[in-house]
Parts: sequence; C-alpha cells; structure tokens
Amino acid sequence: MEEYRGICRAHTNIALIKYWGKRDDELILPMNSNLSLTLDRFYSETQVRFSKDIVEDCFQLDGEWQDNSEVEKISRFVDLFRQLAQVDLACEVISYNHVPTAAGLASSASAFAALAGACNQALRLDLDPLALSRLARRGSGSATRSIFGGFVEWEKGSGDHDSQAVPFDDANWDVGMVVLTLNTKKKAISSRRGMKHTVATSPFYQLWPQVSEEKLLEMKAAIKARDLDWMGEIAESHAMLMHATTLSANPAFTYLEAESLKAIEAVKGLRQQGYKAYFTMDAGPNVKILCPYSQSQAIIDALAPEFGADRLIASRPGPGIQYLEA
Ligand SMILES: O=C(O)C[C@@](O)(CF)CCOP(=O)(O)OP(=O)(O)O
Repeated sequence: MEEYRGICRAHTNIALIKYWGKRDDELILPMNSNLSLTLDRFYSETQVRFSKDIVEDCFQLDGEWQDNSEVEKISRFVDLFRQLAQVDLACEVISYNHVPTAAGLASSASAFAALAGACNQALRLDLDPLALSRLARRGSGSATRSIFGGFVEWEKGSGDHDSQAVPFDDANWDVGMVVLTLNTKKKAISSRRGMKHTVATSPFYQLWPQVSEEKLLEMKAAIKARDLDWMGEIAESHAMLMHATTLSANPAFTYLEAESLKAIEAVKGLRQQGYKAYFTMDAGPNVKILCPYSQSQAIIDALAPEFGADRLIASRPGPGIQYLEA
C-alpha cells in the first residue's frame, strides 16, 4: 500500500537582526537580510503521513484537530512538496510545539521548518538544507532560519532561488538567552499583518532596509569577535528601530506593553550590576535577554522577585533540524 511517513524536529530561533517587511508576499522574500540564534530549549516535532487511505488533508496541533483555515495553510505548504515529488496523496500532519505556553514564543518558525523536514523525509526528496530552508521560507519567513543551528543568517537573495538561510556561527561558546514571558495571550496583530501595515504606512520604514544591512554587517563582526556587549548593543538598537517603525505606522500600533518597558529598564539595571544582559523583542510584548549562558541562572534569580521565576526560562543555543525515525 502506498504510504509515506516522515518525522522531524526543528528549534525556535530569535532574531538579533530582525526580518521586518516583505518585498514579495507570495514568495515571502524579505526586504533585508537578517540573523538569529536558534534556541535549544524550544522546538516543534512534526510528523507527516501521506497515504491513499487518507481522504483529505488533516492537521493535529498539540493534540487538537485544527479547523479548515489552519488545514488550508498546511495544505498549500505541503503542496510545494507534493509537486516536487509528483505525488497526489492527501496527508495527515501531527505536530507538537515543545514551547511551554509560558514561553509565549512564536512557534510558526519551528513548526514550518519541522514540517518541511518531515515532508522531505516522507517523500524521499533528498533536499539539501539550503533548498529546505527556501521551502520552509514559503511557510513563514522566520522558519527559513530554523533549518540550521547556532547563529543563522537569512540572506535576502534576489528571488525564490537564493533567498535562503546559511549557518553563520555554531555558537559553541558561552552565549545563551533568557526568555521573559510577560503575557502569553494571542497577539492582536500578527507579525504578518504588522509588518505589512508598517511597510505600507510608516514614513520611517524607507530607512529600514539600508540601516538593517549596516547593522547586520556590524553584528556579524561582533559575533566573530565573540563580543557579547557589542552584539547586545546592536541587538537592542535594531529591536527598537523595528518597534519605532510600528509606532510611526498610520494608524500607529505597538507590541510594547507597560511590563515590556519595565523589563527593558530591569535589563539595563542588570548591566549596572555587572551582568552582560541585553534585550530584544519581536511582534509581541515578551522580552528575550541575550547573555552569557553561564550568567543565565543569576539573571533569572535577579529578575524573579519582580517578574516571577515561572516566567523566566533560559536556553542554550540549539541545533538545526533533526530527522527522527519515521
Ligand atoms: O523573527 C524576526 O526576524 C522578527 C519577527 O519575529 C518580528 F519581530 C518577524 C517574524 O515574522 P514571521 O512570523 O516569520 O512572518 P511571516 O513571514 O509573515 O510568517
């Protein structure tokens, strides 16, 4: 009986130089190259089964069968792999996000990267990681980067054929991240909608591509120098540049909440106490703290009285995708 199975694990990544704005919505081509750190602590595990005995595509996430709109997104993505394999079979996707809700991290990056890997294995496409990152990109931009571990650059490229991730540094040194989760409720404005509105209406956005390319060059030098203070200064600056574009959109909006600003001040306070701690933030109120992994527990202990230890989770750098036994 014709049946194909694949199962794959992919880890979450946090951008230090942000992807913010598309030059092509359909192909998900970014306005600027960007760079992230893959995290060990948070990952998605996704299995896919193609079979004649499956009547139509179905998708189970964390034990819950998903509705048609979610299945439709998955089907469109899996179609890319079905076309490559010349296969016309329906599939069943079962995915678990090992991202504690308390971590409030977007899991679309790890989930689409894991699904890409699972399809690659199931359909025996034998796609190399670069090709796989180009396909993961079609699910969600940040998924491009979760194919690789450590510090990863997503090169904006000139089109679908070369907009892909490349490993930049294996992060095999004393670096890590503490995730401070301020709230885990579903965001009002998704990153997809937020960046589209910003590109369309912020007068500041025209500066974003050039400034981001400059910041990226500097960040790469700072990582190669393993200079965490330098990396942190760049990361904080770039995160705030991103949030400045949303504040200058029309109508304006922001992902920053009162507690986010408190957390930013607390991180600056940690530096005055001698810690190497630098914040970054994405399309949500939660704060991620770049630091030496060796300081992460002390940083958690220092922040716990104000924010609660249960909202503070440390992670080492994580690996690229892992193919598991199907
Ligand atoms: O991760 C970063 O570089 C920065 C962000 O997280 C926001 F701060 C963007 C993530 O955007 P994503 O969810 O990938 O959007 P999609 O391509 O519309 O699915």
